[in-house]
Amino acid sequence: MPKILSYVEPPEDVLAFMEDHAEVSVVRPKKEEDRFYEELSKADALYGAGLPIGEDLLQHAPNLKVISNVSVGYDNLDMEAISKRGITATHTPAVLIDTMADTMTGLMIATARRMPELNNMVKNGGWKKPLTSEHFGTNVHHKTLGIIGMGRIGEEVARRAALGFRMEVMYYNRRRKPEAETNTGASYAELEELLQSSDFVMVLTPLTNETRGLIDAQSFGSMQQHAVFLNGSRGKVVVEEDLIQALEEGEIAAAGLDVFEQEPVDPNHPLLGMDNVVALPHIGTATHETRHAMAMDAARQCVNGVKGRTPEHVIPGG
Ligand SMILES: NC(=O)C1=CN([C@@H]2O[C@H](COP(=O)(O)OP(=O)(O)OC[C@H]3O[C@@H](n4cnc5c(N)ncnc54)[C@H](OP(=O)(O)O)[C@@H]3O)[C@@H](O)[C@H]2O)C=CC1
Ligand SMILES: O=CC(=O)O
Repeated sequence: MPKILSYVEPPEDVLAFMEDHAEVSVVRPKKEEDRFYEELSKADALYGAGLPIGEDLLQHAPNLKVISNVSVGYDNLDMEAISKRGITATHTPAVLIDTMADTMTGLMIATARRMPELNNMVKNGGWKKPLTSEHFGTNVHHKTLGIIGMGRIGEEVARRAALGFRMEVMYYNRRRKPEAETNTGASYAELEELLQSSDFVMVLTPLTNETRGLIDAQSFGSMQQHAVFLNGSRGKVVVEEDLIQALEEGEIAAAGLDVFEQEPVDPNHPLLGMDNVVALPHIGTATHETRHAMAMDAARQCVNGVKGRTPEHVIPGG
């Protein structure tokens, strides 16, 4: 039987599915480091999410054939080291698109309408009279949304924004995507034009060497003072210090963040002390249905990989 090493706790039925096809050990590297490396030395496949995997780890895994990431993002994988060793890496791009698009649409509305802040006010006994303009938010409908990274998720956000909220949607990618324009009515813009024209700026690129620090002081300087900034990609796509400064100096109005440079974010982080920042704990895909679908999708690919079949979602270069 092939051996699968899982460094996360899979749902019971997903574990049972993998066990029908392989010997599976579930070992948390932080909790049981020695056992993890012992199992890794025998593993044909590695299953989980978020563990940084590069040459340091791979040199302990002489039999490894498959790395199955239970996420769409794969910035935890050193793809050069992985492909040099002829290992197949897979991810779960197809099953999470709608859930992530829902999260980002919700985050946009919650930030614009100050919902978490006002929820806290009500629960803390601060609602003593009808609200005045100091607590008002800003409209989402009919505004302009600029999406940086119009991929699978970006396109679904664009559809919700255009059809649901009748927003004008602009997008920036390295390459123009005519089918997305047809599907959603979005229009292509260069990055600078998008930053200058959008009421809401949403980042949905992957984290790569090219996108690391893509949104910096200059980007915030280009945005409008009433602009709301939203990040669902990875924290490191944004220079967090520059975001803090832009919020402190009123260069932009507010931010909604599902991702941070360091996760979990430090409770004393300056962004968390700001009323105009909505902070989520990386919950883009965190529904029961979608997390289960991701776990099963990754398990199927893992099993296909160890059985010598081509998995459905091989990461480019993997
Ligand atoms: N917060 C959360 O819980 C979640 C976060 N994510 C994040 O969202 C990301 C996007 O996912 P998904 O939509 O499936 O990915 P896709 O690959 O479908 O889309 C990514 C888009 O980003 C664009 N892009 C890539 N590099 C650049 C660049 N340098 N400048 C501008 N645009 C760029 C690509 O277009 P082009 O190649 O033409 O530039 C592409 O259209 C994931 O990689 C992950 O980091 C995903 C799921 C959940
Ligand atoms: O961040 C989550 C992912 O699937 O990527």
